[in-house]
Amino acid sequence: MFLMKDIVRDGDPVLRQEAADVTFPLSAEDQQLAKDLMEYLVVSQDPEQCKKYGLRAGVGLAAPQVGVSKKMASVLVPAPEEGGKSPFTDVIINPVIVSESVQMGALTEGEGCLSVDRDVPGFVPRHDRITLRYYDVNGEKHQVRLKNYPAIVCQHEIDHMHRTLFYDHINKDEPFARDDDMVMIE
Ligand SMILES: Cc1nc(NNC(=O)[C@H](CC2CCCC2)CN(O)CO)c(F)c(N2CCN3CCOC[C@@H]3C2)n1
Ligand code: NI
Repeated sequence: MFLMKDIVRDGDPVLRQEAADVTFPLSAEDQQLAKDLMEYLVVSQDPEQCKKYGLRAGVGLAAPQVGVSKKMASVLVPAPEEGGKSPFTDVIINPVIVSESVQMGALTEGEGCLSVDRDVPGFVPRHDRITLRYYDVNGEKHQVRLKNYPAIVCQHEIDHMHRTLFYDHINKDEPFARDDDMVMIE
């Protein structure tokens, strides 16, 4: 199981590397990595377990953040309300954004990152809607249309595979600048 000590922090070159494609069928090592990446999210989203293991809660975790420069990330977007269905939960492998809306969206709270131990205030403009193509751990190909929160999370994770961190997108001069048709996501 990953703990905070396993999470690579900003400044480590692995976070600024282009990650490698994952090959199928998954090696035993990659299968374990996928399990561990998802387990981190599940544990961190349980308040009791999160506290017990001293984790920072997460809704996504990319392989480069645990020092593995591969195109794999777990995403666990919580159900909007108790007992509801998660809008998107999977381990995305070799993800490609095949199309993206002109309209931008951003989390009203800004973003953070388990690999960045500081607050970086500001809106992180991303595409509000994307069509995402990826493979799951079984090598099955998926093509999904995501919007708002799940779309934001996936873009944050895919950034980690392409040497990008969330604050790279924040407007330096005006961190809270927003164009009038940007969707603000709670
Ligand atoms: C938005 C949010 N970001 C949390 N952390 N940051 C992360 O997930 C980073 C990735 C996210 C940052 C913005 C987009 C993607 C991790 N990253 O660096 C991976 O690359 C949260 F923890 C969180 N939630 C809300 C839902 N809650 C359900 C119950 O459990 C607690 C949980 C807390 N929402
Ligand atoms: Ni991150």
